[in-house]
Amino acid sequence: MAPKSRSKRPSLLSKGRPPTVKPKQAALSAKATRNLIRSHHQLLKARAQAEKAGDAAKVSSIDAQIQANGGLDSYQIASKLGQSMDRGGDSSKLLIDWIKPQLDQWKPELPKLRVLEVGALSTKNACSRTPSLDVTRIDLNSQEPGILQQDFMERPLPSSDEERFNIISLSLVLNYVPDATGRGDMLKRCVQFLTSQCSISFTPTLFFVLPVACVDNSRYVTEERLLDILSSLGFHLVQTKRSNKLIYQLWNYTGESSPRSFKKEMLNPGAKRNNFAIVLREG
Ligand SMILES: C[S@@+](CC[C@H](N)C(=O)[O-])C[C@H]1O[C@@H](n2cnc3c(N)ncnc32)[C@H](O)[C@@H]1O
Repeated sequence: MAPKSRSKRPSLLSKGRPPTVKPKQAALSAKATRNLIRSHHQLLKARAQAEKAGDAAKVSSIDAQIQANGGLDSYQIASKLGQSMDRGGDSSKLLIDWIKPQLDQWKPELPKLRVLEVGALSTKNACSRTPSLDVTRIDLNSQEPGILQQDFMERPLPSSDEERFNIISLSLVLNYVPDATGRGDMLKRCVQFLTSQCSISFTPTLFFVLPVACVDNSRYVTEERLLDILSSLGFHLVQTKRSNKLIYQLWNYTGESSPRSFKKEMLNPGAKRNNFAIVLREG
């Protein structure tokens, strides 16, 4: 018996898109990625609070939850995916665009500029592909041989300019730090790792990237507050850019600091706002 011929009636548009178009899969993955990142951040915050309260049982139960979610490894994979899917890709491209006019002074016979990339997930980003830059990459959990497994907060303080850097990159790292004082300490620590000693005319530079929600929707941080905090440490804002999700900033370290403390202070009350905060301790 001859096989029944299938009717090839075109399906109605009202029945949905043809199966070759699969936006649903991608959208789901993007959502799952965001959820994983969010949940990792929330668990880290809860862990920091439990540790502060001396609640060892809660700390180990949160550690178990973090591991059950795949730990820092899964978070890092999600971060990489999240960037390629909907976060505008490699943020270091923008850093290179911003400093290109200065880098153009560099010639191959000159020593390279030293970059410290904190929270490095790749050895192949725009920074690493720039011939004038010598990049030291560190991360709490190294994903590749060219990334040193190291906590920036425990990296030994430099004893000479040879151990300092012309550029420090903190791309999506400050928001990873689970407590407000830790964030302030991280910014203060950057100052100690910067140097103006350079083979070309170049002002020590800090590049950082934060989710926009950290400055637009926080009860305790605004762009103005960020400016006040970094200015007090001796930084001067030279570039800023926003995408839908991220804020990118380039700061020059002028050394003209006016040290002061910043507490966790309610600046933007609102039930739907977040608690991202930066506390700066004097001294
Ligand atoms: C969201 S990922 C960002 C990675 C990359 N910089 C980017 O923009 O795509 C944050 C990374 O910062 C790392 N990190 C957080 N605190 C750190 C610290 N104190 N020292 C070194 N790495 C840190 C985490 O391990 C994580 O891999």
